[in-house]
Amino acid sequence: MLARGMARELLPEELRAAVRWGAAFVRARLGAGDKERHTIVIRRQFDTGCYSENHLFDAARAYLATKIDPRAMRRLCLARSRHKEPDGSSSWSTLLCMDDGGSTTDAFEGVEFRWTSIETGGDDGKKGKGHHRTTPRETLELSFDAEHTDTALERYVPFIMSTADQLQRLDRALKIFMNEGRSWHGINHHHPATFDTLAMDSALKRAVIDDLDRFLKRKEYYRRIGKAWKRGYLLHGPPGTGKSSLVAAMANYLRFNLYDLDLSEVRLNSALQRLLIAMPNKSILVIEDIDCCFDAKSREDPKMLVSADAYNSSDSSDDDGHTGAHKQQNVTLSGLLNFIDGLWSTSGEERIIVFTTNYKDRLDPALLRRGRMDMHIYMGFCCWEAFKTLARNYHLVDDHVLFPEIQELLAAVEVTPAEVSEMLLRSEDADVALRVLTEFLHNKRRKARKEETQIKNDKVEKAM
Ligand SMILES: Nc1ncnc2c1ncn2[C@@H]1O[C@H](COP(=O)(O)OP(=O)(O)OP(=O)(O)O)[C@@H](O)[C@H]1O
Repeated sequence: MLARGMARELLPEELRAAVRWGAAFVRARLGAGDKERHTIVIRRQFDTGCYSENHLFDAARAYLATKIDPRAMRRLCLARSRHKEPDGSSSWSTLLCMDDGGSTTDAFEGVEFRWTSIETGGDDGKKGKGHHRTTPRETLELSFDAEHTDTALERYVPFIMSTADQLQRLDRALKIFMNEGRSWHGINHHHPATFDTLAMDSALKRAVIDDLDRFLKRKEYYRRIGKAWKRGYLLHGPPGTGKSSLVAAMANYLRFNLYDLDLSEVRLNSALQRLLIAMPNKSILVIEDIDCCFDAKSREDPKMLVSADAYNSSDSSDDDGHTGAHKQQNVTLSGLLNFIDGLWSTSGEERIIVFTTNYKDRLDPALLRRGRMDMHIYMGFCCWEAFKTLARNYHLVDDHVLFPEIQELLAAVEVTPAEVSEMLLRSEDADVALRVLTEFLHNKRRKARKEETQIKNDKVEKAM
């Protein structure tokens, strides 16, 4: 009682809570021996059948690499591997894993899981005639209190699979694919744009990020309501306001590959269908300048619009379109939208489609109809907030004596973030670059005023 009283007096609450937790932990460990334990054995390979390569083993090992504390382990395995990309570049990855006999503990939903790495069999060093070299059987053992078997099988193992999947996506280089003929050709995508570097209204930026996050979490929701797990974004605004940069930022944020569809390369619906079907899950389809992709004729003539039935019945068509009436149909906006709504509902999931345009007012109403594109995002001229992002990106400056003048000028002239970026890049010296920008903005304002006066004079002349 005396010791307790003194502890209450002398020790802060945080420390007392830590002592309480430690005591509970020791009690739980001492009592653990009484409880029945279950073990899941995850072998690296099975001798035969479709499980000869066990992906769960790779997933668990990749997951555990993020959990292992190298300082707490006496023995560790370290592996480094080089991946060659189709474009000739290569990337390295490092794997940290437990050696034979190593073990570690992980907590999930308040349950403690113990992982142990075990190797059995294998070559014991004997060499000689007739001796076949055998590789050891690698196994990961997952043990836990029997009462948590459901948690282990129904939630922990799927969690490990999805975490490993995410890690793999983070690890691999992103790609951008372009359509050439009937297929996609990819190269590595190194666009540096991220949401941090993107100059745009911060509330809008937050709304886009939240929308993407919500989309990723809604697999079950989309399944329940019977809708394809896809999301459409229409990016509109003048040239040089960051529409392509936003697409790149989305790809980098989600770690999804980009599929940049050039519709002028696709003549027939059957070819379009083939390309769309070939797109894997977790990818972004981009169609730039969608207002330029379809001619007015196809919009006006309802007979040219392709229905979902038309493409469903064109399964057997060849891409050259030599036979069959509907095979001759050119790609139309309606056809494209039908494909996206129809095909993507039945094949694949977790896909994003982005249309960009400089002229939203020229778009076909079919595209603007409610429910077509889930989010319309306006990328506008460079506002003060956007400028501050660019100044920080390019020169790491948050404040400068020229800032008030620049703020006033930005409120008076229409200048794109691309133009501002170009001025900021003119010099590595922030003072020089900001002076160049200020001069550029003054010139723009002078020009705009001159044009205004000219228009006024023209009107007066016409009226006389
Ligand atoms: N909002 C922005 N944030 C950051 N950088 C931008 C932004 N807008 C433009 N830039 C800069 O200008 C360059 C061109 O911009 P981008 O291609 O993204 O514009 P765009 O709206 O897609 O233009 P276009 O309609 O002509 O395709 C980018 O590479 C980037 O350096």
